Amino acid sequence: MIEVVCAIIVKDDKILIAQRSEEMKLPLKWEFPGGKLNEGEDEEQAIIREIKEELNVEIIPLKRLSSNIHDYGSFKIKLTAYLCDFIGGEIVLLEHKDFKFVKSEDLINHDFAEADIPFIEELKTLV
Ligand SMILES: Nc1nc2c([nH]c(=O)n2[C@H]2C[C@H](O)[C@@H](COP(=O)(O)OP(=O)(O)OP(=O)(O)O)O2)c(=O)[nH]1
Repeated sequence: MIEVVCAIIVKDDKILIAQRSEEMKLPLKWEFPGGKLNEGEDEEQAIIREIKEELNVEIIPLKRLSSNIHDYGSFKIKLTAYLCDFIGGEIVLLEHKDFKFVKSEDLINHDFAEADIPFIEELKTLV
């Protein structure tokens, strides 16, 4: 099973979501940015590194939210979300096709990766 961490980055009561590119697995799906844990890395180190690599910005993980296990058929992931504070930097899309900040009730209107669906309900009560 692949361990993946993703960041729920909140700014002005809106959540940052990113759209996967055509070249990535799960093309054009929306997701919370993040990625796989490297060997020897803990979840918080991984999320800080991934967000810098993908979006060029600095964040601080504040709170570990829930984990979802999802089987895509060809691979299975454990996806763990972290509520994060946006510290600084200008967003540059280094891997994704697009990004936007949306209200939690508007998440449902985006075509999210299946593993993310349980977070969408959870975030309505949190953000
Ligand atoms: N970052 C992120 N990944 C997610 C989410 N939901 C979801 O199913 N995933 C999947 C997509 C990928 O298969 C995996 C994250 O891996 P990744 O983005 O670091 O790498 P990748 O699979 O695109 O790249 P690779 O295997 O070709 O090296 O988790 C999500 O909300 N955020």
